[in-house]
Amino acid sequence: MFRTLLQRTAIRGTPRTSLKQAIPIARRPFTTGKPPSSGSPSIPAMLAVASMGFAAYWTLVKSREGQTMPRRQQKADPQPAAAPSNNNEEPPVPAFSADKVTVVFVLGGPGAGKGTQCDRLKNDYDFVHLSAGDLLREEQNREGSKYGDLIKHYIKEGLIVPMEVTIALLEQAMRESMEKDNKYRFLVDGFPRKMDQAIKFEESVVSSKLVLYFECPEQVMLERLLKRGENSGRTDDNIESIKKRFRVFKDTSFPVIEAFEKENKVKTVSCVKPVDEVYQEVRVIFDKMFEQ
Ligand SMILES: Nc1ncnc2c1ncn2[C@@H]1O[C@H](COP(=O)(O)OP(=O)(O)OP(=O)(O)O)[C@@H](O)[C@H]1O
Ligand SMILES: O=c1ccn([C@@H]2O[C@H](COP(=O)(O)O)[C@@H](O)[C@H]2O)c(=O)[nH]1
Repeated sequence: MFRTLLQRTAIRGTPRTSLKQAIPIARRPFTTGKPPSSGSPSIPAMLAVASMGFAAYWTLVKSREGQTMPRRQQKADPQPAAAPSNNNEEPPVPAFSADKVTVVFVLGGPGAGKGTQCDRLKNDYDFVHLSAGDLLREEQNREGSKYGDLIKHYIKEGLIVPMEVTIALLEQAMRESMEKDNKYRFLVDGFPRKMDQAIKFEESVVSSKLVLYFECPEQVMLERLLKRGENSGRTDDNIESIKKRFRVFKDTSFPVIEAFEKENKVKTVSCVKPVDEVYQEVRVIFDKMFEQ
């Protein structure tokens, strides 16, 4: 089941050309497939290479300008979509309709208090709480999982697991809640943590309605995580892993929040105060946006 979903998720969505172009060009190793010639290249050859280089650079610059989430027309039906018809030219069709399926991304640094706030919100506003980290840990511990070792390594190192795995787990969990429990509102906690995840999820699963960002100074998060680490049993609640997670948050995850900000989707709440006080602020936002 998981593998099927994984394959489907992997093929369903293909990022919009401009963003897709940026990544391969930036990462593609420069190789001609031939050993370098020892003689001097001809002037026409040099001009051709220079113009190709400029074209690639221009495409890259253009595709990164004001990088925001791609917008897609939504399907009317919230139920699992029909088999995707992707031929790399057509934009992918999201699995669920944003008219019927509500996704709130809950973001913030490690230990900011995302899970704590989600625990309260899910009851008061009838949301399903899906923690990407919890889903990955579950998959890591699932007997027979072919991703167990990979996930274990990424979590310990504070790195971001390849998006196909996480998106497949999220989509599967959402589908189960819809089919079994008739639940269509989701707090997606700790995801997306990287631009590629954000783009792929919005294109191939569903577009998010709101991004709740819990702002918290590193020192406060550090104290919370070390305290939690006294009995959490998590392999990443130790000082070495925490430092790596902070770096990944700053370098890779925070730009995702900035990209969503450009779409005016982000509501920021400081997470420094006691849990109840933080929750009061979150409630103001949810009362305005979602019926209880
Ligand atoms: N406002 C708060 N004041 C004090 N302690 C808090 C507050 N919010 C959460 N905590 C505590 O901080 C720790 C981290 O909280 P939580 O697990 O909710 O963070 P998180 O953002 O989900 O972390 P992670 O991203 O690592 O999963 C927990 O032990 C929690 O009890
Ligand atoms: O989208 C995601 C979410 C999480 N991870 C990995 O899991 C750990 C722990 O996540 P928490 O949200 O703190 O529970 C995180 O450091 C990543 O290694 C991920 O790869 N992708």
